[in-house]
Amino acid sequence: MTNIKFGTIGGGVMGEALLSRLIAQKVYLPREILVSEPGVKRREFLTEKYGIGTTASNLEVAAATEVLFLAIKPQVFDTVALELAVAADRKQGNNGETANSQPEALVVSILAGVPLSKLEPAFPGRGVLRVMPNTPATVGAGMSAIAPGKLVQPADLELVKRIFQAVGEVVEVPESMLDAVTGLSGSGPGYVAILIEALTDGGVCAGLPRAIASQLALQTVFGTAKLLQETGMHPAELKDRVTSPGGTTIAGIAKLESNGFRSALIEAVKAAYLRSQELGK
Ligand SMILES: NC(=O)C1=CN([C@@H]2O[C@H](COP(=O)(O)OP(=O)(O)OC[C@H]3O[C@@H](n4cnc5c(N)ncnc54)[C@H](OP(=O)(O)O)[C@@H]3O)[C@@H](O)[C@H]2O)C=CC1
Ligand SMILES: O=C(O)[C@@H]1CCC=N1
Repeated sequence: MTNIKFGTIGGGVMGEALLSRLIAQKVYLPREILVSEPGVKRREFLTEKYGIGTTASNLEVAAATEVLFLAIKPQVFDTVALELAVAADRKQGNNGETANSQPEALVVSILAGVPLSKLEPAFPGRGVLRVMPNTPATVGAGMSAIAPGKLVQPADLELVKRIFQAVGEVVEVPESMLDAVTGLSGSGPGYVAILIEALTDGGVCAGLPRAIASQLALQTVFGTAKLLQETGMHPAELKDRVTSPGGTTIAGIAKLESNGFRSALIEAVKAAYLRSQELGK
């Protein structure tokens, strides 16, 4: 009997973000985690850092685990699905069992774009969920949106919600919203990181040492998000409160507006949403 509860195909950035937090939160023991990765150096790194099992074989993970996570790039999905299907056919020919994983194993895909209409046929008869998490999951401040497929039972959905609640907030959405979710919260940490970097550069430009500018930028973004989250205040109200008549903030905001700051962010989310749609084709 296997004791693998969290098997992941692809142990890159997001796979590691999830498993590191799930181990830290004691949702899974390291020995309950198995990750397949093509790179030997990457496998050694993951095993040494987290004490988890690693393998070069996707089939080994798929056959061993209770919950199968897909954390490969969308562009690799067809290859991996074919690999699992060929192995399943071969095993079915041999002894009539389903080979591409434990028969009841749930499949959780975090792939951008790839729709349930492609995922479900790759795992016939099995519950498949799509989840779009984000990298702040690493520190328990993630945002994950879950869209369950047709065969997912209520208890399975609860299980997957509990897993992602251990790495941050969770919202359930219809699959039709997942590309938009990807454009906003999936890709969002990239936009916010650039915002923080640019604010820091602005501070340096105005004469601050970089270390101090960096601390100010980071805490200002963090504090503003915390203030809005804890009070429920509308962002426009906070902006109005900071903006003294004829003062500094409105001078800064006027520059942001004349440089298209808002529309740049709106366009960024829209471009990422459209790219997510493309990746699913
Ligand atoms: N990064 C993020 O912020 C988020 C990513 N996602 C989704 O997560 C998925 C993974 O993204 P991310 O972690 O950033 O990407 P990474 O490239 O960091 O991770 C993917 C991993 O899969 C490995 N891999 C490549 N081919 C195979 C294969 N045939 N079998 C098994 N493993 C393979 C890669 O190895 P190698 O590098 O050697 O090719 C790599 O380590 C994507 O589908 C993405 O859409 C979702 C939400 C947020
Ligand atoms: O850039 C990407 O495609 C992935 C999906 C969301 C965040 N990173």
